[in-house]
Amino acid sequence: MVAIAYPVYAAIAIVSVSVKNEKCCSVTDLLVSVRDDCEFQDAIATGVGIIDFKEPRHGALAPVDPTVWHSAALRITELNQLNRFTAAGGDSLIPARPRLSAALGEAEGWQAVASQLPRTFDFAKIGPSQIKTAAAMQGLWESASQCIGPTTELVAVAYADSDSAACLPAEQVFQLAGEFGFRRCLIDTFSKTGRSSIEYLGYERLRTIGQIAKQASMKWSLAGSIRIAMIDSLISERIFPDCYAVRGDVCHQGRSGRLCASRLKQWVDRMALMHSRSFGPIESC
Ligand SMILES: O=C[C@H](O)COP(=O)(O)O
Repeated sequence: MVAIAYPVYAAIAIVSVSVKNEKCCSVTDLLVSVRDDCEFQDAIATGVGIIDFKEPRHGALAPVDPTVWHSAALRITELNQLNRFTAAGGDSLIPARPRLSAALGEAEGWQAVASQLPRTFDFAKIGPSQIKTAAAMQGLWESASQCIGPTTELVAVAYADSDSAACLPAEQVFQLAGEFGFRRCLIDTFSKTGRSSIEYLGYERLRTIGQIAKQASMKWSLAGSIRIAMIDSLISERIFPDCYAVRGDVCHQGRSGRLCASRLKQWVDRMALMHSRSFGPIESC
């Protein structure tokens, strides 16, 4: 993808890149989970790249009411029109169109809402709790892919606290997702006690998970009580997710509270800093 967008730059980078930063010259995305239209508008205004809809009070991947999806889809259609206007020389203050993601629930229950997901949504995800075999995991993915249709990409989910979720360990889910042909896989926590995915898995397992994703050409996202201060440790441990996915760290009073504009901005700025370092002068890579 980089080679298409930045052909000359990428060619130089291939010979210049050092082992110092395996993410050099690639972009780290930021996903923020929101629960309603008000939080959605705040996330758009702050420049979040992927906005994910879920109801944090009802579980790790609980869906919001489908009316919230429909309202977001309308707003995105408007933004698309306004962005076309900007491209034609109009108002440059119009925010960029974020990508939309929806949590559909767990392996038990997602069918109740999935068919109502607007086609405008880029991603959908389903929690694998209570899925104890590879065959059951693949069965879930097959039926979900058929249900959500071709315009929305299903993202595989692994739980760092797989014992609490009574599901397969994260490494196995990543391996299976790669074999199934997924392009993206996310790690999250099921129990939402405040203990992070890093604390559940440790750096060694996270590195292995990153390698499984890389071998399968999958992008991987790290969620599960991730705090901004953890990014530096992950980098020094040579763990480079393609996307950070957060909720609790951008809220007042935990993930069930309201989004906090200043925390959101800190995360957006942190990602922009990583991006500028990745795409800065070659010597800095
Ligand atoms: O998809 C990402 C999750 O919403 C992360 O939530 P959390 O940061 O509160 O664990």
